[in-house]
Amino acid sequence: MTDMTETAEAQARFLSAALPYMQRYENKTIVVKYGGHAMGDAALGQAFARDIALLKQSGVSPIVVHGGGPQIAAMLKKMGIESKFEGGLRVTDEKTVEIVEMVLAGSINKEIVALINAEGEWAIGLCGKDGNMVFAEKAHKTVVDPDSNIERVLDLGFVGEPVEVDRTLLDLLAHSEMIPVIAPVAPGRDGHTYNINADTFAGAIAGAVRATRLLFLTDVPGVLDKDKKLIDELTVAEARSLIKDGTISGGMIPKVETCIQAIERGVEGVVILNGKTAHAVLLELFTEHGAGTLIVP
Ligand SMILES: Nc1ncnc2c1ncn2[C@@H]1O[C@H](COP(=O)(O)OP(=O)(O)O)[C@@H](O)[C@H]1O
Ligand SMILES: CC(=O)N[C@@H](CCC(=O)OP(=O)(O)O)C(=O)O
Repeated sequence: MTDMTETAEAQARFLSAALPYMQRYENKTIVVKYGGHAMGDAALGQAFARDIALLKQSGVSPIVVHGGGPQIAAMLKKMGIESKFEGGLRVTDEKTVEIVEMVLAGSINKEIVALINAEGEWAIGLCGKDGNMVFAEKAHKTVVDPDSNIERVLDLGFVGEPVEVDRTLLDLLAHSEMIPVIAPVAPGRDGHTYNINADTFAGAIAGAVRATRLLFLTDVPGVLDKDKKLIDELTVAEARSLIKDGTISGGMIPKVETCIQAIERGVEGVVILNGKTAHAVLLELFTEHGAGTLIVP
């Protein structure tokens, strides 16, 4: 696709068509989860930052929650540590959590902040620790062994679930020039630092601020049906039955479950869309047909 902000003429055309949609989201909070896989490409990263800047300039309050799974894996490899996953979550020992925090709340967070700032906006990099925003508890996940059908409790080390979200800092920022960019790392009341799956973290943030939209940028166009065709819209009940009949599988299961949870916490609509398409965020919010799968109550 051509870059719609590339030329002044294309930009003006896009803005005039987008105006009614911009008004719909004025003063509303939109949480965007930016995954590690979507970050690899420099041009896509710049297009993403431009979209976030444009949301803020159109009166929306965007909040970015980012991941960084592949970047953590690369740093662990450099340090001679193997990445291990169970049930889709990184097994995180004491050494690993230090690196996770360094990569997520350090380099990746500041890279995204710098990209948005380069678009003329004021981004501020945070993690769950800042302003006592998020407190986590050790995650207690179980998996069912497909052969024996026996349920097994996983010990994932310092992997956390967000259990308390305080929106005070986010409310302050929503009324300021600042765009929060948040890494999914949070403290526990036990004094430890926890590594939280970025989708889960974004769902918790969106629920706490009662976001109008939560967007998940992933590597597929959205939720696909049995014939691999994009489903434009799904209710929570329809999404549940697609998980049950196996149409939704693998990594898409926890993602859709997070969407359902966010809706149950008061988010109006959650969208799963392709982060590998330039300007996916603008296409979703500011065009008639949107870009991915919208999940609604
Ligand atoms: N029905 C479905 N529609 C779309 N993707 C699906 C579906 N079922 C399983 N998937 C898989 O889910 C993946 C997205 O989940 P995941 O890899 O965890 O995303 P991310 O790394 O962006 O968080 C897709 O790449 C696809 O392989
Ligand atoms: C517990 C857990 O698995 N945490 C993730 C956090 C980053 C993440 O979720 O990044 P993506 O969105 O890019 O996958 C991890 O360590 O990889």
